[in-house]
Amino acid sequence: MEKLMIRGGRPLRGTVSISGAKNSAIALLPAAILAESEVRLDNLPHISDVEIYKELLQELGCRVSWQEETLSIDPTGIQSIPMPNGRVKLLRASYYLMGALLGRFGEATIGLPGGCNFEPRPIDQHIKGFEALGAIVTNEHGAIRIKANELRGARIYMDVVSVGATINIMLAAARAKGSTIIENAAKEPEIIDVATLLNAMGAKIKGAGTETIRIEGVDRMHGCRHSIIPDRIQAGTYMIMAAATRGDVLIDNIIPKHMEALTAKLQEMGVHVYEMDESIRVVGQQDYEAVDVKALVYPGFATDLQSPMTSLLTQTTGVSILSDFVYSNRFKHVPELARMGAQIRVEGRSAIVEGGKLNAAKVRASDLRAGAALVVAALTVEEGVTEITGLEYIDRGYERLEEHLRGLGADVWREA
Ligand SMILES: CC(=O)N[C@H]1[C@@H](OP(=O)(O)OP(=O)(O)OC[C@H]2O[C@@H](n3ccc(=O)[nH]c3=O)[C@H](O)[C@@H]2O)O[C@H](CO)[C@@H](O)[C@@H]1O
Ligand SMILES: C=C(OP(=O)(O)O)C(=O)O
Repeated sequence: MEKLMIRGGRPLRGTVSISGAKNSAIALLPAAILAESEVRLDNLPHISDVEIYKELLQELGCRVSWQEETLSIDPTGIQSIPMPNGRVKLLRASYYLMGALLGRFGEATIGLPGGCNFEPRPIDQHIKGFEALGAIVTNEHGAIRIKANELRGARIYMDVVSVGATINIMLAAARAKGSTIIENAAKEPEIIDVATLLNAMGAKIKGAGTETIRIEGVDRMHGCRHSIIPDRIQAGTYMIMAAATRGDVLIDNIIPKHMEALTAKLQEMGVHVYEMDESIRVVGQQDYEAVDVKALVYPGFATDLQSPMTSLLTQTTGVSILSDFVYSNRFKHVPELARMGAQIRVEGRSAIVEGGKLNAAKVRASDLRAGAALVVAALTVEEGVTEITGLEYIDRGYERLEEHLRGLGADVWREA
């Protein structure tokens, strides 16, 4: 079992360049299925989720090739092959194959998605959307079968603001007959990125990034070239690491506007944060104020940064309350942080975090951001080596993590 070994206590210093966004990449790859010629995606992150998606597209008959950060997808040989089992279960975002195959072929059979299972993650809103577009959806032994004789545009009001359901409905509706209106849509930057790609492929989508998205279905879509937006969660994790280690780090190749909720919270704690056009400099301080954090849908504080933020809040001199209004039980990192000496109590959808020093321990990542939280915590520990297992989760979302951390002066290595 691979372990990440971290001897902490060193302030991170230097520059880190952020890759393309995981949550965009794994929606843009299946979106290419809707095109009838080659789609080229630039700035793609080298992470395991992208590798798995590449293999899924190959299983469906796409020709896929990597050249550094550019992935070319030629969907001319694609078929809607049923995928009830196998790699689809390794990924949360395999659910986008449902919308993309439905849009292209009018049918799809895809196993229920995997990914980070920090709590039950239903897909009822995705199914509600497909049904509204005229599809019949059935559950066949754990796989979702979706079939439509003809996809027709519809007005769909989302009961829950969902990133995945908003994107999935956009994918299916892009080639439906007539117009679709998604109300109460999610507004995350990744949704705008997907709409930008789809429009470059010939779709007619307006309003992405607002709560009302209008899609005029088109008959055919074509290839194009598109550059993926920077990963705001990866960027936020490095901002948090810089603050937690009292370091001085320039986080480069990002969109500072995407970081506003985190930037404001760090400043409230007493961290010095300087925004530039495409980068942010984070200068840590010795003393931090306790703060309360509420994870919400965008543009609120991202739930995906809630776990790493929990580790940072152990570095304050008071009691902070961190509540997650997106995932009420996303606290699997808390017992592991407790092994490192953290004083954290979970009450309902909140973690109550008391400031104090952490110590080295053997801990396990139970999901991607829980893993990021453990890395943040380990970097603050002044004596000894922290051993983190569960690296398959961390590798889902952080490109070249050890290399980046070593470049910033951290003492980090991987052991088999
Ligand atoms: C691949 C990807 O992009 N993953 C991100 C995406 O996940 P994902 O798209 O799966 O998350 P959603 O935005 O759909 O989930 C938001 C909330 O809605 C609920 N819900 C969702 C769908 C549904 O059909 N029914 C329902 O009740 C969920 O349980 C959750 O409480 O957005 C999350 C929220 O920002 C992030 O944590 C994930 O990193
Ligand atoms: C929960 C996450 O990812 P996924 O939805 O792909 O499991 C995440 O990126 O924090």
